Amino acid sequence: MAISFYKYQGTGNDFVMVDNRKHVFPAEDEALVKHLCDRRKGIGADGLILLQDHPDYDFEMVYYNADGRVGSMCGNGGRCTVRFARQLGVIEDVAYFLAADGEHQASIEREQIHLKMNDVKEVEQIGEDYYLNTGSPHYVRFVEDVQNLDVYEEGRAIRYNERFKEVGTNVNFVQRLSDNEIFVRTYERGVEDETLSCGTGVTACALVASLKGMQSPVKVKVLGGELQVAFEQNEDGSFKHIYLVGPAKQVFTGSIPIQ
Ligand SMILES: N[C@@H](CCC[C@H](N)C(=O)O)C(=O)O
Repeated sequence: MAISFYKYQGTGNDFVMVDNRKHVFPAEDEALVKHLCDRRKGIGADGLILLQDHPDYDFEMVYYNADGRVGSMCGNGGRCTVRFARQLGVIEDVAYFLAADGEHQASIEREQIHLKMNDVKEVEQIGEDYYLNTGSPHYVRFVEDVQNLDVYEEGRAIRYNERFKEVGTNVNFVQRLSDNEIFVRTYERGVEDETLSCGTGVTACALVASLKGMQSPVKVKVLGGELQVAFEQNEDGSFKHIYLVGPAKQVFTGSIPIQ
């Protein structure tokens, strides 16, 4: 048996996408997801996404990390799924879909996809660092020189520390570039390595940047390109109307045999 797949990327965060409206993908097969995401023995990706029918939404996005486990929300993957849905003819230029963290709306404006993220109620301060959930859990640390940082080693040290080792966390290192721009590098849980971009991570970093005086929208450079995050802050410190804006592209399509 073979599975038809599509490969997408959003600022270098790459995904195997499967049109699962007819339930072609074997349910909860962790080993298969891990195999398909393997960069040497499979297709290669940071994650795998199933686009599925849902009675109350345009579609449902089911996201798996590259290690085969069901993930939480994925911001880059969300934008890629919206582009995929458009290319399949499931939506026009506006989408209303369900993901692991609840409902999302999105609109396609040429190259850019505007994805509404869920409200963020709480930002915890841990020493000089921050921890928040933007659909996925994120640890945020501001540094002076993010380019020369060993993101793998320093990210792993936080991801596997006593507090996070059970559930895990994504770890973001942020450098302020100007009054409205930051540079972010992320160690991603489930990939267990640095990726070229993490959308929920970029969102978390922009919100933390605003706590340090930056105004919305915040421009974000990542290794794989550029994103923008717009938001509003409530008087109680929580955040609403959060939008992650950036590109999402199809890279290639194919078919892969599975047993
Ligand atoms: N790459 C994603 C985030 C993926 C989730 C993460 N690996 C986790 O397990 O929390 C993004 O673009 O947001």
